[in-house]
Amino acid sequence: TWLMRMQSSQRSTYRTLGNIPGPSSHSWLKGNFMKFFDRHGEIFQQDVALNYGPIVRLEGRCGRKILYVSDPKALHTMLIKEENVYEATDAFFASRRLIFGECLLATAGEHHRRQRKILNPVFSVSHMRHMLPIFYNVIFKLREVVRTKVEAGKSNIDVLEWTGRAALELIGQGGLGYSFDPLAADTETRNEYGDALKALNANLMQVEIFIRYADVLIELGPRRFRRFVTDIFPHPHLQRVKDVIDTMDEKSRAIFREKETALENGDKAVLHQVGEGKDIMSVFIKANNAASEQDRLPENELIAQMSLLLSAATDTTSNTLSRILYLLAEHRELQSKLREEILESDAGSGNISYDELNKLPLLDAVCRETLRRYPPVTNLVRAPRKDSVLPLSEPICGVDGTMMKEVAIPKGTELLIGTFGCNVNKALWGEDSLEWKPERWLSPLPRAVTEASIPGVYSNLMSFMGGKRACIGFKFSEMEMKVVLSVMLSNFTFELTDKPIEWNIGVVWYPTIGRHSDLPQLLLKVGLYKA
Ligand code: HEM
Repeated sequence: TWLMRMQSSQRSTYRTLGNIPGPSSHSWLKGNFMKFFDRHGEIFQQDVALNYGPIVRLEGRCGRKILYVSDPKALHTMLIKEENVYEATDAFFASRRLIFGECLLATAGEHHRRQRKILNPVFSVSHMRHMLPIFYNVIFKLREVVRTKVEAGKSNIDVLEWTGRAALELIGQGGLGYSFDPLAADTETRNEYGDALKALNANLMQVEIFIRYADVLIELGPRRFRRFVTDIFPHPHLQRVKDVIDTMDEKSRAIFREKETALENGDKAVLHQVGEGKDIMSVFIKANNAASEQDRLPENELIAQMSLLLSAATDTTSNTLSRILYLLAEHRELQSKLREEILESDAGSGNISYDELNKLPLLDAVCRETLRRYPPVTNLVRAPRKDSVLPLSEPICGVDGTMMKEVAIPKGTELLIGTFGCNVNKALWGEDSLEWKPERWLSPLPRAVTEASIPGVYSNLMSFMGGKRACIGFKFSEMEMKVVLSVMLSNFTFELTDKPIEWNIGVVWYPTIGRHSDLPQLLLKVGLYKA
């Protein structure tokens, strides 16, 4: 009877999940959830986010239910109140361990807390203030690269290529104290390492099937056997991902050795290095050496954090910057207004403090609004470690007409964090929530937004997530966007070309020319700005 009672309670929980509204599925076997992960899944993701309410049922394989959650109260429960229950899935942890090593994205609980504790101070505002001049120096070089191209009569420029080079060089110099790219005006080199990181973003979505079972695959035989099987497996995307991981690991190890030697040789050697010892990795290695025995991280974890930082800091910010420049090319009047604000404050020449730069109202509004309307990361998954209940801000109406104030979630149910759904929720942001309107940030936000307890770490938005696993680099990213926009808009103008731009879903959204190209790229017509 005990078993029967348990089975009947499970059946009733699954009935509840089935009662949650969602888009229809034509195949019990395949379900409809892979549409969410499809490169061209924008319309499906919008449909899910907007048309079924704040919690939506998707169909997984063989009738498994997957929920998309954008209700602020439910998200608050998942990310803050019961953060230890709603963890990433085992498959996610295993895949990140395979890709980067024992980094922040691969650890949980106390282990994760210890890693964050050592890393947090180097992402603080006071550390950002130190790094501002390093950022300006890099972007001034970049300005000359772009100027040389434009003066040579090349007006259609791949903006993603140089926002990518900027992001890599900034996390290189500001993050690791290492220069990847001399950013010399006469070099046309695509950076091999930058290209590898971009390839990781696009190709990871194509190996989603392996990632879903990574926790099982990682247990199959000894490491050498798994490597052998991977080497001969005829899957081009898997091979590309493997090559990128190898490159990343090699490079991170080499940089780490260099850094460590410099630190062993004393502060003078470090001061002559790129980043002058203010970079994240130098501070991090020093903090780690000074930490108590039990808080100290082993060497392989430091190297894993380097690989993660390089990957987490590049496509995210560079693709967001490209999106901003694309939107400014569409909204030319706003581009002029923003340029005026920047020129008036002298932010383009670097004569500005971190705090003043941060406070420029239109610049800030453009960054926030772009992150709100176009969150660059929309595929985030959690699963409760035990049977749980998600409370909702407002009751929802089930498929059979019953009202639900909360939803029982069986252990292990896959939950997609509704970043986009929460950011464009009409009940919070108003009927125009889908419009890109930086002006909305120039007056107080709607009370519905400020009172909803949205758990996002940044500005009532879910774009950098919330809770203990929120993005550690959001201030770094914000500063990067503001420095790049200030320098570039005071020197150049941006217009659309006649090439159609398509935005694709990857681990981070990315642009291509047309629907079918595999090359992440954003062509804009760039001209010299003359006052
Ligand atoms: C527009 C830019 C960015 C966006 C939208 C973004 C977004 C995110 C999101 C959504 C997460 C949570 C991922 C998950 O739980 O699976 C995350 C985590 C993370 N981000 Fe960012 N990020 C950005 C820029 C950066 C930068 C510039 C850095 C480093 C300098 C960075 C470093 C990290 C790290 C290390 C984590 C893992 C944190 C942890 O698990 O404790 N990110 N980011």
